[in-house]
Amino acid sequence: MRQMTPIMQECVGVLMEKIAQKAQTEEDFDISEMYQGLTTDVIGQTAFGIQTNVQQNPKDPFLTNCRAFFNIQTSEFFIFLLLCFPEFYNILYPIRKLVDVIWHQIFSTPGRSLVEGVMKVIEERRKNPALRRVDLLQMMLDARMTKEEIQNVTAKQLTVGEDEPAEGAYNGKKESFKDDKKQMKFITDVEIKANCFLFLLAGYETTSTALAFTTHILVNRQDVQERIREEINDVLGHDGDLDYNTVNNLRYLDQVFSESLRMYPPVVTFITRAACEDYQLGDFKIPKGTAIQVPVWQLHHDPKIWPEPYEFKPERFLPENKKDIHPMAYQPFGSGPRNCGDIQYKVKLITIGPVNGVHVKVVPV
Ligand code: HEM
Repeated sequence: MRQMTPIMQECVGVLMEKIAQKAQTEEDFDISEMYQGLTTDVIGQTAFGIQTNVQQNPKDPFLTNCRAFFNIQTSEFFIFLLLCFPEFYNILYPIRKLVDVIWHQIFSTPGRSLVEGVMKVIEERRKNPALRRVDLLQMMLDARMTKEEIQNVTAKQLTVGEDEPAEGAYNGKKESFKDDKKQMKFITDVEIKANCFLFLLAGYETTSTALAFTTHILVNRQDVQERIREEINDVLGHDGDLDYNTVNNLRYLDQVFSESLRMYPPVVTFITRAACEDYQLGDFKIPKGTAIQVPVWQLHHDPKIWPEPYEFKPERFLPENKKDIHPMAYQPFGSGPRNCGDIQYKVKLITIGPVNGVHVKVVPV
């Protein structure tokens, strides 16, 4: 991910230029939309391998197709039904698939255009090694594992993050992973395509929302903004540049982001699991197979866990306080083996953005 920093920095550079232009002309603008442009460019360029230009060109075909593709999704309604009535999965899932297929046959060319676009890039890169680039798509194209390597992958290695898995918690998962992977030695084209869409779906709105809320906090907290600015100037004075490594020295900014993600977690309904066995949780019996949704907002605003939960207090994430936070009490990126992969990448992405952003002073109007 470190190698992809230049792509991200270039995209952030475009954003900064646009903000500077708007500031000069004193024109009103919606920062949230600008962040969406930023994250679409980053994901388009790193995951789809396409030279997008969404930030400069609001009619960029990648953006138009993405918007059209997401707008015509019929899935949300069915996902909602499936979450509420998992016992009807066997009936609801095929209906949802059928409706999706018919809907897309009638209305959708955007989805197809995106798929065709990514297939074209895959084909060209395979034919011409000179077109190799350091991005997520290339990593997927290159991904290969021998049977032996697959056998030795542990559930622990699949778990990104600092929280330790509970003892014995993933035994079932580990076995099924091994079984699944025995037949799969490399990522197939279908899986590459599916992953591209997953990155788009999972990355574009979440990251831009996190950036927008953090900006909202900074606008209202000039003192916080000033402290971040001082920290950045210190790091710039010492290290000369902000990159994947030096950004780690921005400790206060890191605390500000962590607190922003606590107060305004961008994902509040999609951390879901199914109980793999009967479980007694205090007075509650959770039967095997129960669908469970983690109440992220409630967890992040529970006064028993976070005193004065509606107050912005980045010091909650000072190292001496952070060590006492229960890993399950703070879940902006989920938890366990299906958490948001490579947290570092996301944190760097959202950090590098406003890091440059605080060169611009944002004030309330
Ligand atoms: C601030 C930004 C982001 C937040 C808050 C966030 C949050 C989350 C959450 C809560 C989950 C569900 C985890 C779970 O069930 O335990 C998730 C999953 C995921 N996220 Fe993110 N995400 C962010 C950015 C991104 C980006 C930039 C990408 C990729 C480009 C991404 C890719 C994924 C993927 C692929 C999954 C599914 C993982 C799996 O099911 O194994 N996310 N994310």
